[in-house]
Amino acid sequence: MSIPVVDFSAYSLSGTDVTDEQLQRLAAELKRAFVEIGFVLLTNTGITQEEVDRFMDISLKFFLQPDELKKPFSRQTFPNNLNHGWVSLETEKLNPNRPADLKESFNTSSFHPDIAWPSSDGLQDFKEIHMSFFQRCKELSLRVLRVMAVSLGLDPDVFLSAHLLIETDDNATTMRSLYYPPVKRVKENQLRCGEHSDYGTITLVFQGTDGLEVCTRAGDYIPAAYIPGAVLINIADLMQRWTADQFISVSHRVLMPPAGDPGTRQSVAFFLHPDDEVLITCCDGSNKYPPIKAGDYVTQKFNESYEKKKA
Ligand SMILES: O=C(O)CCC(=O)C(=O)O
Ligand SMILES: [Fe+2]
Repeated sequence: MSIPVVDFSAYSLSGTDVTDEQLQRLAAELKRAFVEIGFVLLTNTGITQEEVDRFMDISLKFFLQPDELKKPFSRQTFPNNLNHGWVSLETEKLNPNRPADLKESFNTSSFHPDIAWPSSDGLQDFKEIHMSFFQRCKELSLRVLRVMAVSLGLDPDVFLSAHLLIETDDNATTMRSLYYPPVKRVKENQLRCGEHSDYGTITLVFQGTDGLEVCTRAGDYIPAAYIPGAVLINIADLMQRWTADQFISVSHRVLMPPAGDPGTRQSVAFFLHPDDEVLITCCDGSNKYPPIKAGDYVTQKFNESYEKKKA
């Protein structure tokens, strides 16, 4: 079993109008992938490998600085958006039953004027590159939401209309740049990224190298191959609830290389979330899950993955 590859050129960000027939074909292909495995690899989306490389290059410059220079940009520093900012190594625990993940990250969740952005030597373009890559990911995500609604025979705007406040502090959508450093020492059972499912509607993932593994319905982890220029898209928890389990939000992880391995890894995850106040109710009327406010669900999940460190 492998992750299906779907050619998105008919609805690419750089394309012109999509025909109804093309939309229906894409809808059928995405539906099959999201029902069977919860992940798909999209090619020809309009987001180019050059754009991804430009983003990863400036991110790496930020991560390779000493911690002292990164601290002023830490997550929980900005009162208007507590999720925005830098997360240091071994802080987040995506699988609460393991030691904290051996990774650091930078969350872009807010464009509020009070946010301070890195701007020192070499990082002058950090804000602009982050803002423009965020926009590209947002545009692609919204197209995918439309195709998903069509695939379920719903109003094409049903999911889109719950994502009107992206970029504001009333919507949890976050673009996360990830850096996995060379592995020096490893704690027992520690991973680069522990087993977890994502929390929002869908996630876009751009890998810089192989490494991500995805759990199939049969319970085996299979590699999500790195295909330059392709975008990996997965269903997240709120979309599984919304679709009453038609689309599945599955566990994924990044394993730990052996201690002493000098290899590093970079990736970018764009976590799309509905507006905080949106009530997620099963779209088939089944009531399989009780309605939940999108913002409440994500707050509960953050509390689990950023549990207070013991003194
Ligand atoms: O590094 C990756 O490829 C994926 C990371 C991930 O799954 C996440 O941060 O939710
Ligand atoms: Fe994830």
